[in-house]
Amino acid sequence: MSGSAVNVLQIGEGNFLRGFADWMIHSCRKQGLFAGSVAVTQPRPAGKRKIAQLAEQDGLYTLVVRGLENGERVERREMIGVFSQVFDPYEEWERFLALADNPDLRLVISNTTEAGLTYKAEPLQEGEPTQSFPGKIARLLYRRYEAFGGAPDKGLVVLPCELLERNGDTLRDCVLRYAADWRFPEAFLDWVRAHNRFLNSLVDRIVTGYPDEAQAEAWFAEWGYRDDMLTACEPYHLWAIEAEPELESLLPLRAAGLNAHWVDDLTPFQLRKVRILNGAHTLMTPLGLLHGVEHVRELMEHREWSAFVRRTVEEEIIPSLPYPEPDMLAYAGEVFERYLNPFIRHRLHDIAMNSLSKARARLLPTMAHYAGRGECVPDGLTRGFAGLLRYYRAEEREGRFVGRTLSGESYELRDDSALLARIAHAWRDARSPEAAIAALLADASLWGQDLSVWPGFTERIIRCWNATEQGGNE
Ligand SMILES: NC(=O)c1ccc[n+]([C@@H]2O[C@H](COP(=O)([O-])OP(=O)(O)OC[C@H]3O[C@@H](n4cnc5c(N)ncnc54)[C@H](O)[C@@H]3O)[C@@H](O)[C@H]2O)c1
Ligand SMILES: O=P(O)(O)OC[C@@H](O)[C@@H](O)[C@H](O)[C@H](O)CO
Repeated sequence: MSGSAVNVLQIGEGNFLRGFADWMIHSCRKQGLFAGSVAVTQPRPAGKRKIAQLAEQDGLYTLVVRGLENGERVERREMIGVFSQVFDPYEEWERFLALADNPDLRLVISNTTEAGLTYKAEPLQEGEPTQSFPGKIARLLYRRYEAFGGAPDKGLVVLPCELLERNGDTLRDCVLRYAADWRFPEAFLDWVRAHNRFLNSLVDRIVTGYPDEAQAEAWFAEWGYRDDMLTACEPYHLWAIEAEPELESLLPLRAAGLNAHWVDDLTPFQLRKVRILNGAHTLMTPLGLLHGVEHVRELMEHREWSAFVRRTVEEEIIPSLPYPEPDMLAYAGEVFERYLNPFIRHRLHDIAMNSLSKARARLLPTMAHYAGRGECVPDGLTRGFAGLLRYYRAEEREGRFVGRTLSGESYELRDDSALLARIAHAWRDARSPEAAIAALLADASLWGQDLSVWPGFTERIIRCWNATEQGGNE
């Protein structure tokens, strides 16, 4: 483990943080720009296995950065050694809270997916771990407030990486809500608001995690060691943080030559990335999987699918954005190149996880842009959404939800089980596919709104559905 003093707490043991934020801290350290180290814990009991594996490896892991950089092929292997403490907060709760007593602690970073950055009421139990991620931050901050008597200079800078709009504001609101539920003193809430920062930020890097077995084995043979925490990612990276550039003194990202931006307004970075890059992923994934395509690159090399994705982005998603079209087209061009990166294999199966909430955040706002003006949702988005509904047509089997591709192969859906159950029941109870589709589109608990009121949408979705079932286009 790193011997440096802890000044960063990381909530999240996942691939993304290891391929992004930890790599950035490593890059700063390598250049002598950052002293200190990271204490890492998992946000939910399920992360226990990876935390144990990381601890077993002394907090070290290999990152392989592969792809094209300025047209040149690069493949860089780095041993990342930023962790000085790796532990399970459910087993060592007091150790977790005690991090708050460390005066050098300055920064908290997190990635717990959109599902983790939410408020779910839970009781405060002294001596027992809090389950939720924001609840853990509330307790950590309360301990710090008490340890330092509410000193203004002991507040923390919290930098969540979850892909939610205004992630910092969301986290602060959840923390304050837990603090109020648990009747922490009003002075503490004032201290949280006045002396702690919850920064909104937008992250961008395709981190594909552990590579396929054949590639991993080839590397292990070449390197002469194995690494179960091996992570692969693309060279491209961008971190836009809504804060003043003076925070470089805390995290010298730009000084280290990283593609980081301290910005006044995050919205343009957020919208273009989530609507174009993530939106196109969510659009292509169900259709690709239903047709037996496994990877993003494979799909983008396919004549018909590639044309479908490009056309939908260029002619439907980009015109809905309030930014100059040439800038957005240039960004989309970069995104397509990243999708085609010949050196990483981005599994559609991985992107498919939680596609219901992803569609809500990444695709529906574009569709709603058209519907809100009384126009039909354009063809590409409609076809993609019909594909999503078809992909989620599942049967419940012993608590699992199983769907079938167009060629009849089965797959398991990974999403919120209550929502999956609603969908499975709608299919079971409906008299016909048309009735099931109409019921699902009208179900606001799935989409946050009733989509059946959009002009002509239900009929057009049914047409696309039938065309998909017959293996053709609408
Ligand atoms: N992988 C990428 O290319 C990439 C790029 C940009 C952003 N992201 C963000 O990362 C997330 C996926 O993370 P990853 O790629 O590291 O995957 P991962 O599966 O390796 O890690 C997911 C992390 O989230 C935690 N988590 C999952 N569900 C949770 C829940 N319900 N409550 C609390 N914690 C939970 C896990 O314990 C783990 O720490 C995405 O949702 C997105 O927000 C990923
Ligand atoms: O990471 P997810 O599962 O939320 O979304 C899947 C991809 O869209 C995503 O990982 C992108 O590759 C990433 O957001 C690029 O920065």
